[in-house]
Amino acid sequence: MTIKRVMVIGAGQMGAGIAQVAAQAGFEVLLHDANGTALDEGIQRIEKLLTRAVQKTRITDEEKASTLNNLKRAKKLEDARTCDLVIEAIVENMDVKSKLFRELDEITPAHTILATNTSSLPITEIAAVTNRPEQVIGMHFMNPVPVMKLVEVIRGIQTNDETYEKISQMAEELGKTSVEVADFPGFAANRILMPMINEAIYAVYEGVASPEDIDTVMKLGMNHPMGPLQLADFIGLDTCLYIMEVLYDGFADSKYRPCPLLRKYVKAGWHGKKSGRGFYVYS
Ligand SMILES: CC(=O)CC(=O)SCCNC(=O)CCNC(=O)[C@H](O)C(C)(C)COP(=O)(O)OP(=O)(O)OC[C@H]1O[C@@H](n2cnc3c(N)ncnc32)[C@H](O)[C@@H]1OP(=O)(O)O
Ligand SMILES: NC(=O)C1=CN([C@@H]2O[C@H](COP(=O)(O)OP(=O)(O)OC[C@H]3O[C@@H](n4cnc5c(N)ncnc54)[C@H](OP(=O)(O)O)[C@@H]3O)[C@@H](O)[C@H]2O)C=CC1
Repeated sequence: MTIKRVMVIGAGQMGAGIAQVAAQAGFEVLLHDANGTALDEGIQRIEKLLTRAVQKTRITDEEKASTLNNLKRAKKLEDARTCDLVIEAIVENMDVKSKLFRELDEITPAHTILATNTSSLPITEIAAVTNRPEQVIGMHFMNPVPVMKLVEVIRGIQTNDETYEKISQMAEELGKTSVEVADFPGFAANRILMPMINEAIYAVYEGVASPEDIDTVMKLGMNHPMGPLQLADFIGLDTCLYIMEVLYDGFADSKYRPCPLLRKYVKAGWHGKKSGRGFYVYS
């Protein structure tokens, strides 16, 4: 069966972005979040980005209208029963994701593919809580989703070829380039990116330089569009810590130990841009 109707779960920065690009590409999209306010805010963010795209003549008024027409709020998770694909983009926590996948396995029809946007958690383990592990797959978008061209497609040990083909084809239909990645902690993107961010946090912790100066080093010295600390704030420090913990546990190698300063900031509720404070303060 071809994929026509998609539920995206989690209307945070990633889920809203995924819903937007899928609706823009012509898929019927249901956006769900357990938190009604987060759902409203996610839809408002999409409307704002589409309005800006019209102002910049990137899209027409008609394209904006048809995108919004393709996008619906789903108040209940049970609405997933009408979908061919579910893309999960909730908190990076195995217990919470496993519970959701168990529920989705009950709710959705047999043909539905269950994809996760997890940054680092094992796809094989998420798939194992369902009765359809061959139809569970990682579809890892990059932030901000409407801008970044990459999707890592991660096969769990039991993911079948048909599921892989459908998801990599869908990534192309969303205007992305997909890369097949094996199911190892952090996959490829975060295995490489997160230790750099963690090292930048160690550099602050050890007094090597200020956050601003470390970011300047990487922006002007290495031509990165954002410095690592600005990027950590943008990703979310809670998400960065979850990913480092997955790498540390998954490889049992001390080189992945999360910096104590990262732990301290997350404990303080300094989750970066989305919470108003991280390495920088946001008004
Ligand atoms: C953690 C994981 O699991 C994996 C990850 O995602 S890791 C994170 C990967 N992402 C990155 O590394 C991002 C690095 N940063 C960048 O590439 C750039 O700074 C950026 C694209 C975010 C912003 O680019 P910029 O040139 O500094 O700013 P700006 O000119 O305002 O934006 C460029 C375009 O991006 C769009 N944009 C910026 N932020 C956006 C957002 N949060 N959502 C949607 N669109 C956004 C802007 O609207 C603008 O589009 P137009 O050209 O159509 O106007
Ligand atoms: N941030 C990034 O740069 C990237 C993140 N990812 C991954 O994407 C996922 C989401 O990250 P991100 O968008 O940043 O996170 P956010 O915190 O921005 O959004 C997550 C949303 O999911 C909601 N939520 C939490 N639990 C549930 C649930 N059980 N059912 C429905 N909704 C729920 C949250 O509500 P509430 O706030 O009430 O908890 C929140 O609105 C994570 O797995 C992350 O690792 C992947 C690529 C990049």
